[in-house]
Amino acid sequence: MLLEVTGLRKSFGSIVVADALDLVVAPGEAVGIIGPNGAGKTTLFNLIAGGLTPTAGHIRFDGRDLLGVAPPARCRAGIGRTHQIPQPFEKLTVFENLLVGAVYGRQKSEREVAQACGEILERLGLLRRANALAGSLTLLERKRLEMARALATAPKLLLLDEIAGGLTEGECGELVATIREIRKTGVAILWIEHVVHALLAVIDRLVVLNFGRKIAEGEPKAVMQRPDVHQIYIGIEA
Ligand SMILES: Nc1ncnc2c1ncn2[C@@H]1O[C@H](COP(=O)(O)OP(=O)(O)OP(=O)(O)O)[C@@H](O)[C@H]1O
Repeated sequence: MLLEVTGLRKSFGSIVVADALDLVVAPGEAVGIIGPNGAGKTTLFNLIAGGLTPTAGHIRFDGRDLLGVAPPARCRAGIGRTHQIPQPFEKLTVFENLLVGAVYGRQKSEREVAQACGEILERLGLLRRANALAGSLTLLERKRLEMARALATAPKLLLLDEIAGGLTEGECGELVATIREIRKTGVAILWIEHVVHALLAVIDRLVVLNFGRKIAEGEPKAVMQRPDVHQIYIGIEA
């Protein structure tokens, strides 16, 4: 397994946001995560990427226990992530944003990573915006840049946090096509998303979180049809 999360627990005082969580992702696999607001989805990403330390449990990545491993080392080990609200360097160009990610994540010189950055921009449909300031991009372009920056670090696992939120139906379809292309390159994907139809177009397996616990897991369409999952999803787009 590429990622193995076992018995993960995180509490903030008396609030438990991850509870006895087990989760695996195989190399090249695409796994979706859904759950109501506050279910602990982003917290799980923060625990995997290293921004938060678990109260208990283990996270192994690519054969290595991540306990005590700082976020930069996790990035270099192959964990790339996007944030729910895109966080580019607004005053750098699109290309410069990628260079920062690539130099930082791959530990190589700008010259060595420049070609790879160009290729990623092309794959993500951003090449013609390469010299635009990141701060001038549309929402869809910012989401694309967020993914491109993560890919620039050469991840084995890409964590996508609500990348489809706020887009029009057409834009969402374009983004799904791009994520499918990324999959074909062999990168494993763990994707948190409220826009369930976008998720279902890409993933192999679906995990449902509620109050920090995993309440369902399996073949995506079968999981969505479970009455308990339906119950939780009343009021959330499905
Ligand atoms: N640093 C913190 N201190 C205290 N409570 C926190 C902290 N970080 C997150 N929480 C709480 O943990 C719970 C889970 O938050 P989290 O952001 O992981 O949920 P989520 O499932 O990603 O929700 P959403 O779909 O709204 O993004 C929430 O109740 C949140 O208020």
